[in-house]
Amino acid sequence: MSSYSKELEVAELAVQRATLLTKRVFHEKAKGTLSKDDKSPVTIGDFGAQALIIHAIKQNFPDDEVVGEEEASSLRDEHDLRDQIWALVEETRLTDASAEKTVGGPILSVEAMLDAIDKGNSSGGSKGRIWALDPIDGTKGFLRGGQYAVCLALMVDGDVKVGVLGCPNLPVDDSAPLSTDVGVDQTDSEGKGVIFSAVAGQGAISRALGTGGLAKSQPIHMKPVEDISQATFCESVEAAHSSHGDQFAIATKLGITKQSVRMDSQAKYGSIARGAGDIYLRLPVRADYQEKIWDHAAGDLIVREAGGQVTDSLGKRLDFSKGRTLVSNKGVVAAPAPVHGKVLEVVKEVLAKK
Ligand SMILES: Nc1ncnc2c1ncn2[C@@H]1O[C@H](COP(=O)(O)OS(=O)(=O)O)[C@@H](OP(=O)(O)O)[C@H]1O
Ligand SMILES: [Mg+2]
Ligand SMILES: [Mg+2]
Ligand SMILES: [Mg+2]
Repeated sequence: MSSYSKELEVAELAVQRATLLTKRVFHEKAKGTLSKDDKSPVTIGDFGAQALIIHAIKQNFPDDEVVGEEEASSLRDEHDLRDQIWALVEETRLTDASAEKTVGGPILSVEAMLDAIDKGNSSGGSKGRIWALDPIDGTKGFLRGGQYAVCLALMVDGDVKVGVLGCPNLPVDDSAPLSTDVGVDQTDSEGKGVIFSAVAGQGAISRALGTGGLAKSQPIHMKPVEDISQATFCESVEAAHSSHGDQFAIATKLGITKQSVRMDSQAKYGSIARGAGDIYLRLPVRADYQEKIWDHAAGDLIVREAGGQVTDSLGKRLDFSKGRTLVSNKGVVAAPAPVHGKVLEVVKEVLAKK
């Protein structure tokens, strides 16, 4: 029986180093932003973080595959952008030498950096060891100075075994209240930043982000919900990513009068897993959008290991074994296990009325 301790250590340190890279970009006004074919933004931070994480995975587990969000084709003839990414990648080291060695040390050339980015091209699936990587989740949040997360998960035969989220703009303190004001009290400052992680069957933990080697961790748990009407629910900032209207109707039907907490990225999964919020609702806006596995794999495991349940709006567990997307998934309903059934019942009632 494997305990995945090596995988967890490599993943946490790789996420730590990549998160530190993104923080350098976060402080800059111009973030080297490109628009992708689907019109969504990508920055030099996304590319740099993907390069560093895939480098760390391949140095430690050369046969593992990676499903990464980004690819390098647009950079091969954009020399200016490529050079900006290279400068970032070269500068970002963990301050602890042995931790830096664990993540494979520096990338040795620009070509090696571009190749690393392109190794995120696995088609995913139900066989073998495959990592799901979102180098910056919530890129729009990253650009507006709000929440974002560096997300990495290991799947074995389609099942998530290890999940890590680097959230540089969340408080270290698991009991700190969530801000309901997007952008306020969320931006990067000294003393902020947390890493959440989980291994299947071993619970979930959090620790301060730090700068070189892993800080002391503590277990995290979802908060017991005695009265659902008092629950705090989290949702996306972008109305195009989930249905604020359906989510409002569901919350209202549950008796919740408190305003939702809107935050970008898988910081939502991390926040409910540590009991800073209670419920995460992500109801689809468009029937034709397929959720990406890298947007959910780490958060799904962390919430379940903290005592939560995660399904879609039909009550099905998220299925990471179908390829790069969740194929037939219908949104996300994440809540503490004892109240998940009640929440799902109301989700179904509200959606049936549409
Ligand atoms: N139409 C649509 N529906 C659902 N989801 C979509 C959609 N378009 C994009 N995305 C993905 O949403 C990712 C960010 O999700 P968030 O929960 O952070 O959304 S939000 O930014 O707070 O609104 C975002 O991840 P990143 O690209 O890594 O930022 C996208 O993968
Ligand atoms: Mg994106
Ligand atoms: Mg994402
Ligand atoms: Mg992303």
